[in-house]
Amino acid sequence: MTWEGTKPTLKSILLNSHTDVVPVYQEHWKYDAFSAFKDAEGNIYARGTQDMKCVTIQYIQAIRRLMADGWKPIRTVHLMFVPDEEVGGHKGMETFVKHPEFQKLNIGFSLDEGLANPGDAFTVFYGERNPWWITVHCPGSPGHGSRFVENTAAEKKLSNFYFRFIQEKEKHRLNTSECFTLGDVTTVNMTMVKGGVAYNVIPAEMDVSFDLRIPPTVNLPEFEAKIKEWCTEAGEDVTYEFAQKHMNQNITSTEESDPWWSAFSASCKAMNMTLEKEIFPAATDSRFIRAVGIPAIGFSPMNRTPILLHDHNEFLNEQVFLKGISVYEKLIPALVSVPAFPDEA
Ligand SMILES: CSCC[C@H](NC(C)=O)C(=O)O
Ligand SMILES: [Zn+2]
Ligand SMILES: [Zn+2]
Repeated sequence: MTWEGTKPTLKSILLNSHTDVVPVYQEHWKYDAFSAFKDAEGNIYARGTQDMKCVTIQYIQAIRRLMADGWKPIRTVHLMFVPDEEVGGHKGMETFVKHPEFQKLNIGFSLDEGLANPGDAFTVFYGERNPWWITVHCPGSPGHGSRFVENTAAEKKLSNFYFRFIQEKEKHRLNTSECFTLGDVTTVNMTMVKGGVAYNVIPAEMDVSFDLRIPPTVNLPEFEAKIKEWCTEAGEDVTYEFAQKHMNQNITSTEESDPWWSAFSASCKAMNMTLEKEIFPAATDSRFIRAVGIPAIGFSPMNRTPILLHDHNEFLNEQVFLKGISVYEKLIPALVSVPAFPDEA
């Protein structure tokens, strides 16, 4: 959806949101996860309340109010509703940013989802860790489960590799002077193991999959070289493949001299909002937007709210939700009023 500005040749503002949600384990929910039940405290329970139906609706409602007031934007505003964010964005934003239709939108600055903040402050994300999803194939000698078999897939290869990977976890660096939040450190989790058919049959191959999240400060080619080395160490025939390999490490400027950030932060300051700047610990569609050189801020106006995205009993309080509409009602005009840059004249 496009709301054309009075100066449509200037770079536009993108308000992005994804339409998909993750599945639920209904048996762990207090209420029907798709009924949007509101309890006596005004907490609205439903999958997507935080991630990210709230933001989608807040964008739309804020624009409705601005239109009803007769206000006109200088820069054009685009609302984008994209699919597949939760499964990697390959057929969603990753594809769309390469499309001429995207380039024609002439976007100068983008907003997309962030995370709730349990305290009084609001968190804003200016970059993201790189998601790497890797499956390692470990072939080995098969045989009867009762025998001494050398070089089995699980024992030598998979376990060797697993320990190498797990060593990269950086929990010890979290909350130190150099690393303040999860977004600043590397995490590694083994998330899938496949192989084997019976207790007494040694499998000829086992696969192990890892979810790695790597902060933008890490040298990615060097990191991959290490993975290659661990594979070789585990056995000549041990190979790996990526299901997700984001290589771009662009971050968005949060210098006060940056016109977009200055408009964003000044508007929040005027609303007495305290901002906490962080690297997003997981991945959003903003990574594809930053990768094509467009500044993007991840921001969901949810303070005093536990982080419950993808969790059981995801909820958002109606007061926080309604306040978020007013936040965008100020934020959108501030961003579309960023004066023309010299190259836009
Ligand atoms: C790597 S693509 C999947 C995207 C998903 N995003 C979130 C916010 O959970 C994730 O980080 O796992
Ligand atoms: Zn999301
Ligand atoms: Zn999500």
